[in-house]
Amino acid sequence: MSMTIGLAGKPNAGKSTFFKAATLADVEIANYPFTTINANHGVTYVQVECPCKDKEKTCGKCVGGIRFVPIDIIDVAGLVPDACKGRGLGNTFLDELRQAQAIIHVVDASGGTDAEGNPVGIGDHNPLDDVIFLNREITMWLYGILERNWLKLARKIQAEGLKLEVVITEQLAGAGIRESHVNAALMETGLARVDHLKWSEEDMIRLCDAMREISKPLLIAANKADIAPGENLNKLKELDRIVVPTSAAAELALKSAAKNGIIRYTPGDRNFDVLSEDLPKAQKKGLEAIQKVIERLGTTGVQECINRTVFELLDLIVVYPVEDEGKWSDKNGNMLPDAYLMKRGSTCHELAYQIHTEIGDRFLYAVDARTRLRLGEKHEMKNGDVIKIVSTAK
Ligand SMILES: Nc1nc2c(ncn2[C@@H]2O[C@H](COP(=O)(O)OP(=O)(O)OP(=O)(O)O)[C@@H](O)[C@H]2O)c(=O)[nH]1
Repeated sequence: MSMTIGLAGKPNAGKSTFFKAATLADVEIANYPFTTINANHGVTYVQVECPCKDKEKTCGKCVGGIRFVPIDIIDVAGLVPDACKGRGLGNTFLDELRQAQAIIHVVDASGGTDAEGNPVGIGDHNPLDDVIFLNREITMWLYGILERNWLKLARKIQAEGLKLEVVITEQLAGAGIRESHVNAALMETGLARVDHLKWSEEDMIRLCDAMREISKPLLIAANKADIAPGENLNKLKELDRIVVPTSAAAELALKSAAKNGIIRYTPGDRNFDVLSEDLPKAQKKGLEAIQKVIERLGTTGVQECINRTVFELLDLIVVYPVEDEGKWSDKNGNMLPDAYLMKRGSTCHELAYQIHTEIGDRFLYAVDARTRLRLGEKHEMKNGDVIKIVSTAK
């Protein structure tokens, strides 16, 4: 499954810094597919414990037992108020957003920038306003699409006996909304039980809000946490969603230093080792300041945002298809050659289809490479499973 995270946020919240930090590859993981596709499209990695830890031999694809699984990340163009009405960069923003399965909202938790990103005094702006604003913009974008032709569509559903959820899904397909999202939103809002011809504008906005929440789950990076007043961080943490304090600037500095061989640092670590002895004073001081920040925050938070988006928000698991269940390798002896991200609850048969349509069509059974047990097509895989698929495909 190809996975795309969209990074959203107002100007000056630190979105570009977060994006650069997330996509800057350290030399140690440079054998991975390269990271920057273009200015705002890149590859970042979720980190998992590599299954080769359970074998005598290391796979050569992980770094110290940590496997980096690539995912796409888009730095969604700057958002301005009323983007959904097509002002400023709004249309590009929404256009890019439709490609994302989840959103990391980079919020300036320091409160040092106003709604449009202009600098103000630290703590002068309430970051909760930015959270409400972004959600509202996305909801109103969906509403704008749904409301177009609605009267005509609503009558057509009635006259031709069409299914409500099918018509709504068709109308919103371009925004990445699927029928399951529509159905869930209809149930959640109670609108499934209300005649759609009687829906008010407010009902439709409520429906769009529910569809947004279901189809584009969102995590908050409470950025600039290094300088943010504690009160702001607390306010954000009280929200009913995942909030991770981050310092994108610290992560970028650490990753750059690691890339230049100055420090040894694995993203997400709680500390780093300085490798070079005679650093210029300013650099030494800078690194000491960063050390203090991560001591206070735990980590810089950037890697945590990515991992939690994938494993908590989207509830994905990682599975490793192999052809040799003894060596955990492909035909050429490459150990654990691939790592697939799949929805929790996915079956062996679905994995077969992910590998190749023909392997899916000609699936016979699977083998759990750890236990050597045979698994049927309906068997639901677990995170970290190493699976051999047996099929009659050539
Ligand atoms: N203190 C602190 N400053 C940060 C952090 N992240 C970013 N900044 C600073 O915030 C400013 C804005 O960062 P950008 O990454 O350019 O912000 P942006 O959201 O991409 O803004 P646009 O490119 O205008 O959309 C820069 O001066 C960064 O150095 C952080 O974690 N802590």
